[in-house]
Amino acid sequence: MTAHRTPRTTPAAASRPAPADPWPAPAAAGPVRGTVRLPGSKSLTNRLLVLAAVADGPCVLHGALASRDTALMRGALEALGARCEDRADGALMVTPLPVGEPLTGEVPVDCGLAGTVMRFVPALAALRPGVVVVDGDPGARVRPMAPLLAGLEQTGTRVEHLGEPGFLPVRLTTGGALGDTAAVDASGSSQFLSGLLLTAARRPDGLTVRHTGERVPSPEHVAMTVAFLRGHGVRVDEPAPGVWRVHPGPVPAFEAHVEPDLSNAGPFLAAAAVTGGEVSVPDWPASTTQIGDRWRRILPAFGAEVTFSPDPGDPARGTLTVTGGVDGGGRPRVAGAGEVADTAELAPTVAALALLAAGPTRLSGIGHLRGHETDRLAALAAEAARFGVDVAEGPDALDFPGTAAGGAPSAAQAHTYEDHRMATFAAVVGLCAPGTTVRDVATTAKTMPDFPALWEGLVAPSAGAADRGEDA
Ligand SMILES: O=C(O)C1=C[C@@H](OP(=O)(O)O)[C@@H](O)[C@H](O)C1
Ligand SMILES: C=C(OP(=O)(O)O)C(=O)O
Repeated sequence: MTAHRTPRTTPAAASRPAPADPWPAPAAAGPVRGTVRLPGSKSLTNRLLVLAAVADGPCVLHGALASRDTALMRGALEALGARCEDRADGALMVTPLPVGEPLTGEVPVDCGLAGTVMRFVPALAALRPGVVVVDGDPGARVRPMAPLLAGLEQTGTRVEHLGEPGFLPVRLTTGGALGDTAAVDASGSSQFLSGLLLTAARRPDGLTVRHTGERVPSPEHVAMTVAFLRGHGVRVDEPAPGVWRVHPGPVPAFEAHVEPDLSNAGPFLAAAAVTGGEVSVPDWPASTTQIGDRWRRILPAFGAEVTFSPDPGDPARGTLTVTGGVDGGGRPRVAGAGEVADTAELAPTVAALALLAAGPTRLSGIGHLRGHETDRLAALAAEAARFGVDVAEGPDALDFPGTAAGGAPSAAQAHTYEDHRMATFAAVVGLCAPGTTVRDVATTAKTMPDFPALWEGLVAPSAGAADRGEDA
């Protein structure tokens, strides 16, 4: 069977001109200053879509992200019998699929390169007796799946490996009784746990999931899943560390507002940090389950100042502002951060900061990023070398020498490996390496189709407008 490919644009993004390829990454002419309003969170949007598909009535999502990953999730849900409609007011309405009713024919699900689709949809598919074939981009066929597939097999799904065992593509057949216990090793991805837990309330007996391996990476994302389920009326217990019990029951229909994507806020906030500028992101939740809230702690380690001003009318959110550090002469100064551990999907942006920092930085606890959109440790080390900086790659860490010892990055044509976060990594470095170009910046459509325009609008407002043929 051949890998299929969905378009990388959403309908809205398709109406905008494609970015140049290679894309000239704007260099900072001075301190970057401005406010950027970010689209909705990928992790929250795709969780909401999945939960809506098993709710007991139509659900409404406000501020949902429209990107390749969410389009793929919508496609998967529709293939399984849900309906997703864009309302005239911009909200997204999801009509749930008929849990328990048999599917007709063999249903194809295209995951693209979306971890949330490849790891969340299979357990959802098990709720309709039938046959589902799950595949994705060539890059998805090397992302780990085995523990999730094992968990599905333990709970009543027959798994046929159509390619290399433990990877996509797979044919899943469900029809018999659905089991209520799974033991999985989630040390390769937190998404194995989230995928099993998200729709477990609709299994006749719920589901108990036990993690059998070492550390779960990105534990914030499991906590997000658990808090999210509880917030939507699903009972989840944690009887012991590494064990979750989802009780059976209905998922009440809901109307939800999606928070902005705080992980994708990273590159914009980093732009302030590396240029001695000041960047604000409005609608920042005062309290959130998103890992991107960690920018509040990470950026100060690089010498930036972070402030949060609650909205006077709504203390549940506010504006986060990052002010970059400067030296005695007013020039940008990024401090080496020492060790920064377990940054998960934030790591590529942290790597850009580390490449531009004066002193050394070690990114540790990121071994599982080898199974992300690309092997991010290898990609970051290779791209740092292209920028002229020697970064030491260990099994689960990267060591950045700092510009004082290893030199400042110089212009390069950056490769992006179909990885949105490698593209934004290169854009941040490009601010300080004039002449940098980025191959396939359009890969940012995975989670932020507007990235090139948002970036140009913030860091080079008039140049961006000129490139787009607008009046500056
Ligand atoms: O559940 C989620 O929404 C995610 C979990 C994390 O996956 P890993 O645990 O595989 O890192 C994260 O990196 C990914 O971007 C999104
Ligand atoms: C790892 C990521 O994505 P995915 O959801 O595809 O795993 C990411 O966005 O950094």
